[in-house]
Amino acid sequence: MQSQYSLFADEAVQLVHDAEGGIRYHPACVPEEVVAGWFAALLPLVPWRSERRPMYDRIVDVPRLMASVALNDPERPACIDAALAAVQAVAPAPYTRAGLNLYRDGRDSVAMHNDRIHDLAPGQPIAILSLGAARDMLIKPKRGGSAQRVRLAPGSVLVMSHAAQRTHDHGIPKCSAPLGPRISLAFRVRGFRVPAFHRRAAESGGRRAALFQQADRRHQQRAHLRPVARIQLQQRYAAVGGHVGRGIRQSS
Ligand SMILES: O=C(O)CCC(=O)C(=O)O
Ligand SMILES: [Fe+2]
Repeated sequence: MQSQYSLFADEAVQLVHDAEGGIRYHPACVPEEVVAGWFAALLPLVPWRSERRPMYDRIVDVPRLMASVALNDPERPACIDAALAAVQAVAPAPYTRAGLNLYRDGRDSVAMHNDRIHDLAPGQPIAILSLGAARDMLIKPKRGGSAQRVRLAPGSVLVMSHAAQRTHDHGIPKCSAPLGPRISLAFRVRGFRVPAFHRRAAESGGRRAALFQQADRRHQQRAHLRPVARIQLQQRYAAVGGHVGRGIRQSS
């Protein structure tokens, strides 16, 4: 069945090429007055949370508010389903979660990063629907070279491949001009890569399957604890005058 939103889908702009669809921008997937309604509904409804992250030897506020909605949560706002339908029209995938970002004004941002892919299903896209004020996104090859700048208009969908997370960074830079708030809805397919050993164990049934489930649960727990563990690691390295990785990755 054709989605009502595919009627609005404009010509896509291909920004990055790869075997999984690269990175492409669909400028007008949902009419502006419709996304304005979704924005007004989500802003007061969503339990926005602020986060703090280690930045070298300091702990700093993440400059935006965040939330996350499971797409099978019976309590999810109705417009999440409508937004999902719009995204499915241009980037069909078995999405499981929407990550929400609220940029309160031009001072809010997200640093250049790639989305963490360890718990995203390989080969599946990440699709970002924009509501509210238009913001620029920078997309930069990891191997070096200049960044592309794309303005994410309200009602647009930016689709990034899983593969592109290994080759490119993206971010929303701060903007000095006075700007209203923006919400982005990032639809993702969570489902971590099952190591072959565990897959075989699960398929074999019985005791080995139980072991697999145990390993799966441990993985989920570790994923939950990871930010805390990382802060501790970062602090330990800071104490000896170094830092972990190259700065902080902010994502998902
Ligand atoms: O707000 C956006 O458009 C980008 C958000 C993003 O990169 C993320 O949530 O990982
Ligand atoms: Fe991201």
